[in-house]
Amino acid sequence: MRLPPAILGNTEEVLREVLRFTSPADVTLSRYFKEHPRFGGRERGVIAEAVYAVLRNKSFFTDFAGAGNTPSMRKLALLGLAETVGIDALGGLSEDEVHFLTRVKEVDRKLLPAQMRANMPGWLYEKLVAQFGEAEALELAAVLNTPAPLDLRVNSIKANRDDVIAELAKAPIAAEPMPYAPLGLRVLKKPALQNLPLFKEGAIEVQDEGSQVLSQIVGARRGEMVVDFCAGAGGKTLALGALMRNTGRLYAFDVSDKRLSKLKPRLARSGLSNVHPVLIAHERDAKIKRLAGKIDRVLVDAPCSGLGTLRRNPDVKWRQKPDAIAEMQEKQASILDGAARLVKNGGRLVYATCSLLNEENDVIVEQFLSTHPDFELVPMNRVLDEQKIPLEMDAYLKMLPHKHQTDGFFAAVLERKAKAKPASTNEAGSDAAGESAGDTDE
Ligand SMILES: C[S@@+](CC[C@H](N)C(=O)[O-])C[C@H]1O[C@@H](n2cnc3c(N)ncnc32)[C@H](O)[C@@H]1O
Repeated sequence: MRLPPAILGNTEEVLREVLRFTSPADVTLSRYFKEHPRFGGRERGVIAEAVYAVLRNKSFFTDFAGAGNTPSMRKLALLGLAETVGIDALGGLSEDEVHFLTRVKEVDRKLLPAQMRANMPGWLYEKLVAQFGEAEALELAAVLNTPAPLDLRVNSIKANRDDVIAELAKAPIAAEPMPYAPLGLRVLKKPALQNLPLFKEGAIEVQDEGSQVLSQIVGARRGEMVVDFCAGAGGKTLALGALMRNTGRLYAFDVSDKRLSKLKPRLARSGLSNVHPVLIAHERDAKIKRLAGKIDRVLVDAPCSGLGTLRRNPDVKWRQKPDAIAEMQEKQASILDGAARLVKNGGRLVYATCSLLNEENDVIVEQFLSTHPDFELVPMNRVLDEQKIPLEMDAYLKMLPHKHQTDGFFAAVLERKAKAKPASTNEAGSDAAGESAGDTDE
């Protein structure tokens, strides 16, 4: 079916805003759709997908859409739309435009220069080549430039995987169990889920398989004291709370009130009552000190470049800058150091990011271990064995889009040596088990 010709003008208009990179692409798109309420679901989908196609293929498209830094926005919009709906679905094109799109379509992309094929800024491409070698960097880039599938996590407090598959089939929505996440399902198309009873009643949550595996390797158990130090809107918090079978105490810390407030409706749906959201000012907040040396498992899902999530957020590669990554490293080291104080003797600290870059991952962990002799690395193959996850890893968890069909995730498990004296017994203060930390901001 042909699209109304006006779609092209609207795509061009919102693309101009998105490519200023003043805010994330999804934020710009939702603001645009709010300002243009006449669009139906299908039109919104077409415009958004065209914008994402331009972000994914920006180097290649820009080269064809005009000289240097001033590509024709109309040509970019045309390329984005042709990439997602095909040339034949576009109405009202001039002969020249059809000719232009046909010419671009006929380009054999395998013959393009490597960085243009990778469709990423030079600094990022160079880092990936240095880490993976050129052939693998190109393979990785190709997968990062495709849309992510839709993954679900079954909330084991409310349902089991087989029942959810059967219930989804009635919708009808086809879903398959995923290989690594024991509660994971991959949905074969991308239906809207918000109105399904399964979703409203909290039996399912949308969560990438890599993120589910990461929650699992924290190894949180019934009755434990657990802290999700950078909980955000709680994707991993909810998974941890369910793994703890809704027992024990799970603190969800974050410095962002806005993000924590998004956790609250999800918590209500989930049926979990063991989660205690706590707004902290920074990683050395007094509320944290009260829990020092008392926590069994601490997850630090650190703020990072987000480069592992390019399948979902293709604008990140154009918005991110090498200087920002250096700043991020300082923050990551400082958060990990702050969070480490919480871990009790024999307890575990899990450092995780959704970055692909060694400098935000291995380097941070190695620095930490060199300055914290009371912690040792638990090799990831051992952790994966403990959790019965069929993945081959060495020291660290490295989920990679081109190998595991997940977002890019990194994790390291660090254990506080059982005999070591807690670093900061004095900081624990008199507040037994820090109960008040959870109560302060709830
Ligand atoms: C990668 S996101 C967390 C995503 C979340 N764990 C999830 O699964 O949905 C990183 C989070 O760290 C938070 N953050 C940044 N600085 C922090 C700090 N100093 N202490 C705790 N959290 C912090 C950010 O607000 C952000 O929500």
